[in-house]
Amino acid sequence: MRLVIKDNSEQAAEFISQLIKNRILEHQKQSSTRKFVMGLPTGSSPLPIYKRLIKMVKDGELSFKDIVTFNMDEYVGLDHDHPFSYHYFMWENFFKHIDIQKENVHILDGKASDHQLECKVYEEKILKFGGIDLFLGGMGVDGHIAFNEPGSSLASRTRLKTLTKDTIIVNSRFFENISQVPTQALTVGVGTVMDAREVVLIVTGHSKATALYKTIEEGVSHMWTASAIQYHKKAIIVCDEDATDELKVKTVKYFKQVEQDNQF
Ligand SMILES: N[C@@H]1[C@@H](O)[C@H](O)[C@@H](COP(=O)(O)O)O[C@@H]1O
Repeated sequence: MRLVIKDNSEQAAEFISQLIKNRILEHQKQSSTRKFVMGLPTGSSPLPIYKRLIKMVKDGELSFKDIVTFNMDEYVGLDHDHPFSYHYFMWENFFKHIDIQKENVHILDGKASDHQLECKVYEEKILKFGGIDLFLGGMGVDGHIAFNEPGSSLASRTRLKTLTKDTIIVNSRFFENISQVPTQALTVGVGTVMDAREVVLIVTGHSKATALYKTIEEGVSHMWTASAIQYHKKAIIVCDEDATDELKVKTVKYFKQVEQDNQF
């Protein structure tokens, strides 16, 4: 696993947006008939990445015309145009500003009458597109990835999850009051993320320091589901200095040295 430590969240976002651009351009150069498939997160951490990708598209450096996306999760019970739904978040903050084709955007339907079927079909669609090339993710303060709350199976697939009290409290900042926060979500599983060819996580801010420490310096645990990426063949965590607050000094020094030795 690579740990890339940047001075601040903007630099972390810059690193990831360049990496995404490079991966897309490399894929296009290979003139593969298969479309590049991305997994995408919501949350505040990826916003500066989306801002940069939008600029790249506007500047003609990048196109999403042939890119397929699958979002990580969606709240149960919210309409697509509900201002707190992840559908709304993604269209407002990213999709409506780029040249992506609507039919290439996939987001779980939190209003589906049959959750199990919705999740099964989602997994099938990912397979139909040849799997996910790059799964971009964030991390919850409790180390969750997507909405895989502590205690989730590390082999889990897309399914319905009940949110923890911690997540409801943390995510209530996006709602007018805590009673509006849905208590359940549809989410890709840890196994779904792990199947991606590459996983890139953005982890910024002091509030993520314990989660980052558990993910990197402690063992793989279903209580910190992001720690499953220790088993991934090609995973990169990009963080800022604040998120390293709970890491050992020698861990930070080591990963910085690794990046210095491998300037690529
Ligand atoms: N389901 C999302 C996660 O995918 C996201 O990683 C997390 C962190 O969000 P933020 O980046 O705002 O801290 O929030 C939610 O719980």
